[in-house]
Amino acid sequence: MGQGIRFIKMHGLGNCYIYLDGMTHDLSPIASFPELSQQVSDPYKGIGSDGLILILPSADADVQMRIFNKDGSEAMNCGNGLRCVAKYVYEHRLVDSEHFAIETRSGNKQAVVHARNGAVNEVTVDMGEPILERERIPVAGEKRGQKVIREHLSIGDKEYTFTAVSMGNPHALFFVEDISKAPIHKLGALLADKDPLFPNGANIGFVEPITDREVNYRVWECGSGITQACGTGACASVVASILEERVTKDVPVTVHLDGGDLTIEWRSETNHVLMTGEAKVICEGVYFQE
Ligand SMILES: N[C@@H](CCC[C@H](N)C(=O)O)C(=O)O
Repeated sequence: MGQGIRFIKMHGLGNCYIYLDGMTHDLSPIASFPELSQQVSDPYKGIGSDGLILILPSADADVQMRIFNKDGSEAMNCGNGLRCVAKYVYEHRLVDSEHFAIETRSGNKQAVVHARNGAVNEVTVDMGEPILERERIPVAGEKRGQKVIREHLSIGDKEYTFTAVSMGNPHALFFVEDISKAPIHKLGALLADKDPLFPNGANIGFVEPITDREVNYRVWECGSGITQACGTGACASVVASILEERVTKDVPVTVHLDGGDLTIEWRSETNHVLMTGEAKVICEGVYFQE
């Protein structure tokens, strides 16, 4: 048995990852993070998670986050991960302020922790501007530079419409009347990882608007399958709901996910999306890689 890898398991609304602290520990003996992500995510031979997140030093922010999905693919961004990274670095005094910047593959995000007696229960992250141009999301097809709103899609004898948004990572949002009847298994398995319509994959989300400030949202994530929650997806669900004129801009919108609620606001003044929600520690320990 080798030395073992120190880990902490955290979740945001049940979206759980294995976190490795590369700020105070040397991660260089780990040969492959994609492989490790697949291994630790396995609930039987590993620890059980939606993937692996590294907390690393950054050259141009206070800390850097790298995220690997369950299948080992490296993602561009992770909303629930950002809140958990923020909680970890603040509680371990790896940052010296309640406001700090976290580097991701999709740019730096500003985090604010809401702490009492040094303990963080909630975090707000400025997720930046949503990306709406077709080729930047990306979604295949013509009409470069245009938004992808209520686009038609035929699958077998069924017709669907979706709106696409990138929050640094790609999301396709399907509006439904009853979230409990959303075709999450069918469309998630078909579209998330291997459909040419989404050249970089897409997180396949379903949104049921309840009022002009409240939606239900479920997701099949690319690289991980159905998860209890997706922070970037919750942001994308609100942006898509505003684009489709189903909810109100410039006010906090409550997104109900399988694992709990997030508050999301898309502000006209800055064009930025703010996400507020919980971050929780589950356990910590040492993993022995086979
Ligand atoms: N659960 C995450 C998103 C994780 C990455 C996603 N599966 C992707 O590959 O884009 C979140 O909370 O945002």
